[in-house]
Amino acid sequence: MSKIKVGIVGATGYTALEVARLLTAHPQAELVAATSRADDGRSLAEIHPSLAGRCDVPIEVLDPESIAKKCDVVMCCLPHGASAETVHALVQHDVRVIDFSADFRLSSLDVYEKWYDVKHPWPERVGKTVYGMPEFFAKQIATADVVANPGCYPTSAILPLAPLVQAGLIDTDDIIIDSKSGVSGAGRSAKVATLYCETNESISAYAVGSHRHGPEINDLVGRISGKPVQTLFTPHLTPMDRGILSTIYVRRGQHSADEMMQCWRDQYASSAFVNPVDHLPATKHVAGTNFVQMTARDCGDRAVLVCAIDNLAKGASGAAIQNMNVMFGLPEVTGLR
Ligand SMILES: NC(=O)C1=CN([C@@H]2O[C@H](COP(=O)(O)OP(=O)(O)OC[C@H]3O[C@@H](n4cnc5c(N)ncnc54)[C@H](OP(=O)(O)O)[C@@H]3O)[C@@H](O)[C@H]2O)C=CC1
Ligand SMILES: CC(=O)N[C@@H](CCC(=O)OP(=O)(O)O)C(=O)O
Repeated sequence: MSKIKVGIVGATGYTALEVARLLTAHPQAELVAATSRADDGRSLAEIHPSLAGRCDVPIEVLDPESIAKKCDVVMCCLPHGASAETVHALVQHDVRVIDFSADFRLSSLDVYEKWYDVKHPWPERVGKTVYGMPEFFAKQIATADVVANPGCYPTSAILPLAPLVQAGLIDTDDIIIDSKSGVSGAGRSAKVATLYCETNESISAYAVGSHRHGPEINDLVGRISGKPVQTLFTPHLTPMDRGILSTIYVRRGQHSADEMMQCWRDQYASSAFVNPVDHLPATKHVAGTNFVQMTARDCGDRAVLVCAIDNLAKGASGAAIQNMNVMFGLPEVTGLR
């Protein structure tokens, strides 16, 4: 089989770098094109020096038709709002797309437009695009033209919660998700909140009660389990480069953390990346990998679930490579172990 030809759009960002890094180790895929608004003659390795000697793809300005001709799949690493238009143009030129933004993740256009405060440029595709979590949607991903790659925080909440809700082991209306992210989760563009002096030696909550990943978590846990859920989600910025730790407080009724662990072991028995573990997971245990570690503990009438992922790997680019593998009929783990 010839190698899968991959293009990246939005090449100067962090998720783009992580895709390029992962592709250098992928035996059956190669990066053939990278586009950026920055038309300054630099190669990808000049933009991201850690790629020096490993990836000399030149940067070009995005022309959907020309990228589509060169590629079998395009990783669209753009911010929400800007992404949907590009995804639409690419699909019209018959290339498959993995969209890193939130533009096609939600079921409802109204919910999207309320939480993202933008008019959707391709509204008819909202609610009709597969969510890129192969643990639940591998069959649809395999034939998809567009895959909506999951959000980083939602990945760390949906994977532990959905099986427990589906199995009826926890209350659906009292779920508290307390998540901490490394600073790369905010992207590479300059913002005051992510300056060194703002983040170093400090941890802070943000978007309390108003983060757009709340509705994504509720939507997906509901879709997977078949039961509506209400969660309270609070994100925190922590002084790490990468990683997400989500601590989730649920009401367990008569059920125990041991039953929850068994539920996960059954659900993820054939999953290559999701690992229920006995220890308390830490972001360091999964850093730079596509693995997910989760555990559960009884605490009075609640259980506390702890889940660790790498925001740039299973939370973004690793998941995208996993999705690409599924789309092209390769084992999910190809290039990711
Ligand atoms: N960082 C993370 O951990 C995660 C990110 N995501 C999502 O992945 C996508 C990319 O994230 P990330 O790489 O971190 O973001 P970055 O900010 O690091 O990079 C995004 C890139 O998109 C391009 N871009 C920015 N604004 C616009 C615009 N208005 N129109 C067109 N292009 C634009 C720029 O590339 P250029 O200048 O080269 O054109 C920019 O470097 C986002 O949708 C993000 O929400 C999802 C999960 C986790
Ligand atoms: C630390 C930090 O700032 N994280 C980002 C989430 C990154 C992500 O996954 O966002 P998308 O849903 O847009 O893809 C945030 O809270 O906005």
